[in-house]
Amino acid sequence: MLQALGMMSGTSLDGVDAAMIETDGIRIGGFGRSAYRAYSGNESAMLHGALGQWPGGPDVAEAAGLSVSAHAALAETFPEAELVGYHGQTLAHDPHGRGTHQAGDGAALAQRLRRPVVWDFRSEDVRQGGEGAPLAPFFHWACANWAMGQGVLPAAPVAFLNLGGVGNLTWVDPKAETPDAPGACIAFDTGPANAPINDLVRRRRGADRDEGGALAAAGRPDEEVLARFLGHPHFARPVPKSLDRDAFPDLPGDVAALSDSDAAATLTHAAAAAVAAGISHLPRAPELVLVCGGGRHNVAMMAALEQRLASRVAPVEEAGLDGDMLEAQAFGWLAVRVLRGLPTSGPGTTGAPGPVCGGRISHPRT
Ligand SMILES: Nc1ncnc2c1ncn2[C@@H]1O[C@H](COP(=O)(O)OP(=O)(O)OP(=O)(O)O)[C@@H](O)[C@H]1O
Ligand SMILES: CC(=O)N[C@H]1[C@@H]2OC[C@@H](O2)[C@@H](O)[C@@H]1O[C@H](C)C(=O)O
Repeated sequence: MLQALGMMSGTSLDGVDAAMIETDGIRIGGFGRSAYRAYSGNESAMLHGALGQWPGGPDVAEAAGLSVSAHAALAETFPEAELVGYHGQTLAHDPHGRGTHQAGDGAALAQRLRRPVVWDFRSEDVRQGGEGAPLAPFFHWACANWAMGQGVLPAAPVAFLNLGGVGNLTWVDPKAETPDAPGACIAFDTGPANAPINDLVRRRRGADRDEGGALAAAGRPDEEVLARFLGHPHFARPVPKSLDRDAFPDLPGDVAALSDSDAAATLTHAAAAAVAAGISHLPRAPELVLVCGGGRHNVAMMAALEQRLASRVAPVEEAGLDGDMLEAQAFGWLAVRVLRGLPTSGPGTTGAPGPVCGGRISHPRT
């Protein structure tokens, strides 16, 4: 087993999560320390300004430099890490067009940290015809398998729902021998989750987020807007499928005429309705949906999910896991898989034609 540090800064652009995990890239030996470094207002605004840009774009070098220094500062507080998994900052994602773009040079990070860094996790999957996302699903298999071993989850299929800026869901059979076994994992991006809510409260109230979902809880979702939202072609597509952060550009305009609280309620219900629409494509609805990511702190979001899903909904802590650090842990676990040459995605999770061994390994130069 290796002591790996996984680091993730997602589509919410709020900061970097870092978490230690002990693993052989298959089983989880144990979870370790974790830490968070928030982006300052200026840093977050800089990253927002670079969204949608491809390598060579006007703000990309600055965004990449910021990503490397923020991750290096955080990783330096984990001297126990033998290996680092570095996701980088997604600026653009168009897997069947221009590709996928995570800003940040893992080789530069390896040099700064004097430790091996695994990075560029998504390109190879896209090169082989996959969606390049989501990549946490194989780790969800490991988590379900771990929780089953701890006796906190039954040996039955379960779903993991990550509610970050964008949402993604994995249906997983914890009894499968490996995550890439046929039928072990089925995954997809559900739709927008927190990103449009954050953008709304930033625009209208100058706040970072709808704290606890209080604003949404005071409003009523607009069913007409929701019906139009669900008419987006993403919801008719079969799974697996992935999304760019700004794949729903009409949504802000669609809620523009609503009051602050009704707009927040509508966007919150849109996130939940998107999950329900995605689940309808699964061969079998999960009995239990375990929620991780920042969205599970939003009470109105959790209530909307309970209302719209037939499954029981619970925070992932019910299975003994840390919902704020799951994605960071995923990239530590995936880094060890890359090192061992094990697949990181496959037909059920990204739609790639076969198992894909993604990721690049950079060693510090001597
Ligand atoms: N207490 C809270 N109340 C309401 N919303 C919250 C709360 N805590 C976190 N969030 C929401 O969760 C978001 C952060 O979630 P998370 O860290 O899972 O996203 P991410 O990793 O950036 O995104 P992704 O998973 O799409 O890559 C915040 O931007 C906010 O919208
Ligand atoms: C291209 C990209 O960075 N996608 C992110 C984003 O944020 C959530 C969702 O969209 C998911 O597809 C993915 O992140 C997680 C970590 C994943 O790959 O599993």
